[in-house]
This record gives sequence, C-alpha cells and structure tokens, in this order.
Amino acid sequence: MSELAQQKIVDGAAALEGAEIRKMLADLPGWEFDGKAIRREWKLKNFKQAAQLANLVAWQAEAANHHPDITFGWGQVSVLFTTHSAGGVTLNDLVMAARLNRAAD
Ligand SMILES: C[C@H](O)[C@H](O)[C@H]1CNC2=NC(N)=NC(=O)C2=N1
Repeated sequence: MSELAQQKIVDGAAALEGAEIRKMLADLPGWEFDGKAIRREWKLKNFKQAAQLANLVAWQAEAANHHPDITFGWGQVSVLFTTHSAGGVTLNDLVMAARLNRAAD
C-alpha cells in the first residue's frame, strides 16, 4: 500500500470497523477515535498561530473536498473528521489525518 497521506480521496468510501480504525491510528500521532469520529488537538503559542493553522486545515480540506469540523481559540485548534455519507470513519478521514500530520507538525 502506498503511503496513507498520498492516497486519493474517493467517493463512496465505506465506514471502517473500530478495530481497523484504531490500528491505523497507531501510525497517526495525536489522533483519537471516539467511536464516531477521529479528532486531534494542536496546541499553539497564541491566537494568531491557531488561526493560521485552522486556515491551513480548512484549505487542505477544501482542496480535497473532504471537510472536517474545526474549532479554534487562543492557543488551540481542534479538528474532527467523519464521513457523513458513510455514517462513520472511512479511509478518506484517515488520509486527511495523515496529510494534516504532515502539513501541520
Ligand atoms: C458532494 C461532496 O463530495 C460531498 O458533500 C462531500 C464533501 N465533503 C465531505 N466531507 C466529509 N467529512 N464527509 C462527507 O461525506 C463529505 N462529502
């Protein structure tokens, strides 16, 4: 399998089993599975850096047409991915997580 971050975002991806998701998250530092979605929080030094990271996440997502929920405030950004059309976490969500770990660490 090619590296996760380089895989394409595809239409019609199926929801994965929890065990499979947890196994893949072992290679995605910072990401957690809460039973419904995967999420990661970043800590930053100030509001400006948090806003910049939130923007980076937003535009990566828009470019891929796969969109997270993002919350940010002073010194923190939280990103949550699930695939609405599949009703769960799909490979697309994990690919986005891998891309963000690359772009935002
Ligand atoms: C038409 C378009 O491809 C869909 O609405 C996409 C857009 N971005 C999306 N993002 C996420 N997180 N889940 C989706 O099911 C989804 N669907």
